[in-house]
Amino acid sequence: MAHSKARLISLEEGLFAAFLVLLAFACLIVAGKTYDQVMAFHASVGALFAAVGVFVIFKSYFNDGGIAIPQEIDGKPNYNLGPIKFGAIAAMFWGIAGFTVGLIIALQLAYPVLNFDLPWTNFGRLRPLHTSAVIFAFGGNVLIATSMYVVQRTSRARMPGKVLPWFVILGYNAFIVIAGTGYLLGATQSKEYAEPEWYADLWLTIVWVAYLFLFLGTLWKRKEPHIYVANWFYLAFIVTIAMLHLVNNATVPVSVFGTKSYIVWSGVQDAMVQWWYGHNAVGFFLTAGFLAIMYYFVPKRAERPVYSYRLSIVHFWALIFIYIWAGPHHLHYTALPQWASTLGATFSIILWMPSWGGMINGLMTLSGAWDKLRTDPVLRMMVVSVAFYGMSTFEGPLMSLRAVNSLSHYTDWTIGHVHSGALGWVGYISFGALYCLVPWLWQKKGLYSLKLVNWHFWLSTIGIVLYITAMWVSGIMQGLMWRAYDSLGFLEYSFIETVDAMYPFYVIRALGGALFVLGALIMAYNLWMTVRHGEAEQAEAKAGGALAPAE
Ligand code: HEM
Ligand code: HEM
Ligand SMILES: [Cu+2]
Repeated sequence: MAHSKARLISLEEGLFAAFLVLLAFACLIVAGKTYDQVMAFHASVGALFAAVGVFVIFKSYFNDGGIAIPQEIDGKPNYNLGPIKFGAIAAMFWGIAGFTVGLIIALQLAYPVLNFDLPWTNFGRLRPLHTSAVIFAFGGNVLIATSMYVVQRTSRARMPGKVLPWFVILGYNAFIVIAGTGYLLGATQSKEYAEPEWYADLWLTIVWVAYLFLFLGTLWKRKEPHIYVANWFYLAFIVTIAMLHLVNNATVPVSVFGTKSYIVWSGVQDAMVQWWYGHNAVGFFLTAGFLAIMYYFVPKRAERPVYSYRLSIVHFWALIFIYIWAGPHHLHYTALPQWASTLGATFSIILWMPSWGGMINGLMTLSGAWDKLRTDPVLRMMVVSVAFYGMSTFEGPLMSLRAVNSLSHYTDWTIGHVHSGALGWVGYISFGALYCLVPWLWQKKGLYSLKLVNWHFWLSTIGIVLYITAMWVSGIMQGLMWRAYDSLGFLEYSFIETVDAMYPFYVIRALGGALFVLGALIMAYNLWMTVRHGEAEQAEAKAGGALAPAE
């Protein structure tokens, strides 16, 4: 390629480098002037990351001799896979970290001595570390990596930009490092699933807008006239998360030199904004994004078109219009007006329909390919995932009824519901996608071992079943014990008796969690062996084209 004309540094490279230089200086100033140790630490990390970013931009410019990257090679799109590979590895890494912290807090609930009486290791700090690690670090990397892959493939176009895709994936992971270390050091704005403080939120906003541009830019460049349905789900995920993030994190920092900030909302409005956010984080992060994965990876793996493309479109519009109203089901029996709580419950019940429509669409995609479940544990994992999706979206509407919620709220039943969605649906569809993606990205014929996938499947399935059944029993028991009265109208049990009664179930849940972690470790080994020792595939031999567009 020596004959190609060398280029000057591009506008994109120049702007990113300039931005990062300014950021590095701003971080240094904050690090120098702050009175807050956590801020000093985070500003230093920020300065370091920004400086490394500038270095990498220039290094890669000089390395490629300033030659522009071709958009196509031999008439085929030259897909950009590097950032996706990074995302896949990061997902596996954060997944194991997040599941392990989940196991630790599960053990802490059974054996409080494991809090070690240290601020950094107590349940209060490790719990948000767990939820953010599994949802945002593991789930987020899976979503960003798969979306970059799917949008390129179904558009038959390379992602725009050279720095931009790396900025998105690395910037997102930098956010995770800041968020996670912040929790351990005690920086939190105390909003569930939105704990990071104002500066981390601000950084995420920048990264997220870049992500939106990257995604839209790829669609803009597409060679395929049709926009495949998975991209619609990804887009809804990206746009809605941006909106939720901005409104729920509208805080005013006490000082730019400190971590602390105050939210502009107050009282019940704050609660409503928080659960509008929390519920739709479930709806658009844990659901819409992973449905996009379902709509690409299940047909791909089963080698069948989507059962009904029309249903997928109905599914999409119904889901996004209905989800957004159901948040008040998190605030039954509070200061929230009853009409709002009724509205939330009503929309939750209606939500059952699009949810099951989507589940049926996913499952029926296997029509004529059901036999593959016997031979392909990866497909089996994805199908079980869709079944768990069906189960948790059946349970959710039930729990949203005030009468049921009066029993389930504040109890382990909620935790069981969360993890049937989280482990069963989000976990399994992510595992399935990663098992597909890794051989594709590193151009291998297949996985190192399907037998190990089978082991992963069975160990973690037993783990999930132990987890959620233990929580159902413990949750309903807990709820019933709290509301039990004796004949004189006194409470039958003291609070500590209910805690004591939950002990065996906490041990069972921890056992289930341990099996889930073990499965993930087997998966990491399998993927590593696939990358290192898997049989190479002739380049572009499979390179599946776009999936079947409209019927
Ligand atoms: C090894 C696997 C896991 C174990 C052992 C585990 C354990 C736990 C424990 C002990 C809690 C705290 C429960 C309480 O406060 O009573 C929790 C909360 C939570 N976990 Fe996990 N977890 C695991 C995996 C996951 C995954 C994969 C996700 C999401 C994709 C997830 C999402 C959550 C969420 C959202 C909460 C907060 C629930 C709420 O506040 O209602 N967990 N987990
Ligand atoms: C039709 C679908 C669904 C409905 C109507 C629904 C409804 C509910 C309800 C009523 C609660 C309990 C609120 C409370 O008492 O505090 C809840 C909690 C929760 N659900 Fe769902 N759910 C659905 C699907 C899902 C799925 C698929 C997931 C996970 C992937 C999920 C994750 C969660 C989480 C994380 C919480 C706990 C929030 C918290 O208090 O921290 N839900 N859901
Ligand atoms: Cu909800």
